[in-house]
Amino acid sequence: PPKREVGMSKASTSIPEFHTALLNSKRILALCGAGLSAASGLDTFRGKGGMWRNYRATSLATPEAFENDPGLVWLFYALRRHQALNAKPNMAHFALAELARQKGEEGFQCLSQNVDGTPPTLLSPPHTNPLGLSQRASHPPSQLKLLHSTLFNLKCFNDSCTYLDIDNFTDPLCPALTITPENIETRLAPAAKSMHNHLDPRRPKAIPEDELPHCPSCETGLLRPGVVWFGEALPSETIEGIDEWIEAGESVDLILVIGTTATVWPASSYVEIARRFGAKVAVVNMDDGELGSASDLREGDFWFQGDAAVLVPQMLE
Ligand SMILES: CC(C)NC(=O)[C@H](Cc1c[nH]c2ccccc12)NC(=O)[C@H](CCCC/N=C(/NCCC(=O)O)S[C@H]1O[C@H](COP(=O)(O)OP(=O)(O)OC[C@H]2O[C@@H](n3cnc4c(N)ncnc43)[C@H](O)[C@@H]2O)[C@@H](O)[C@H]1O)NC(=O)OCc1ccccc1
Ligand SMILES: [Zn+2]
Repeated sequence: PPKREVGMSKASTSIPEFHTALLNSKRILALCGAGLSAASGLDTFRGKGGMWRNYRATSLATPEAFENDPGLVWLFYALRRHQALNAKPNMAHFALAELARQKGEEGFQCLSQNVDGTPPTLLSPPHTNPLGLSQRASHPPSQLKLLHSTLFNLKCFNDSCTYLDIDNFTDPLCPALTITPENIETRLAPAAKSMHNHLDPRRPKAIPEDELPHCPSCETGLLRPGVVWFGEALPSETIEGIDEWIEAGESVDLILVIGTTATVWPASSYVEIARRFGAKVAVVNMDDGELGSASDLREGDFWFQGDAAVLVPQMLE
């Protein structure tokens, strides 16, 4: 069977060989990125047309950016909430949910970097509660670790205030955050494009603060998206849960690295951690450009180039 030169590695590209490895794997991890939801119509970050291309997101996804222009940051996240709420799960999400059910809590954990709640689950229509993509098909929540939390949690920007609003799917959150082409074209795009001076306090604010959602608890603080911004710690209970699962089993047999450039830390460190616990690495990605911590593939590893929504179901069937 064909061997693929990936970073001096001898990774297999054979699905039948992967099926054998999957059958022999008792403990499996998946590390997922934006590419998993690309087929659901959600922009990736760095890919073609990726968010990072239009909006220097690493400078929108920071407490400093929110401090400086909360309206601009809120427009960016309101747009992504709107898109995620209107997105449909794809076949890769269903396949991962099925693997989770088959392997059970001890056998499979999905580590998602996506804040739109992917991998999805399927709730039988006409279920109207638009839970995140991941929660829409009984993907056992105990087997889903949202490393960077979710767009659908809101919290208070006041450090001293512990207000937290879980699973808030209201869209729009307030009139000023109504996602319309005009609102994006007139307020978000221009400001986000000229990011070179976005921290310049003289630059006009995208939205007056009194039009933004405020904290119902302390009443002074602005509400902010409950996602993990750059420079912020990942949710400790989530990280502890993953480390306990990894240590509890002495070994990890396989890690699926799906649709990610694996360049954001500490999320990307799980590839190396899984390797240390004996795991084979199976990478699924549309292109072999930037594979970050998953780029040094070796004998026994797997590389599948293409759309996750097509390849993951084939790999897990
Ligand atoms: C840029 C990077 C180098 N910087 C970091 O990693 C930083 C700094 C840092 C920390 N440690 C380090 C060590 C070394 C270097 C840097 C650091 N990390 C942090 O700041 C972290 C927090 C990082 C989390 C940031 N938040 C996100 N998201 C939420 C917000 C939001 O989303 O707005 S990160 C965000 O970007 C990342 C994007 O990556 P991907 O999902 O992989 O998306 P991308 O577009 O890049 O790639 C898509 C891939 O899919 C492929 N694809 C496309 N279509 C398809 C398709 N159809 N099928 C298959 N594949 C496909 C493409 O080819 C491509 O390969 C994800 O993690 C995503 O969640 N916090 C922290 O360290 O805090 C400290 C601390 C510790 C304790 C106490 C206090 C503080
Ligand atoms: Zn508050």
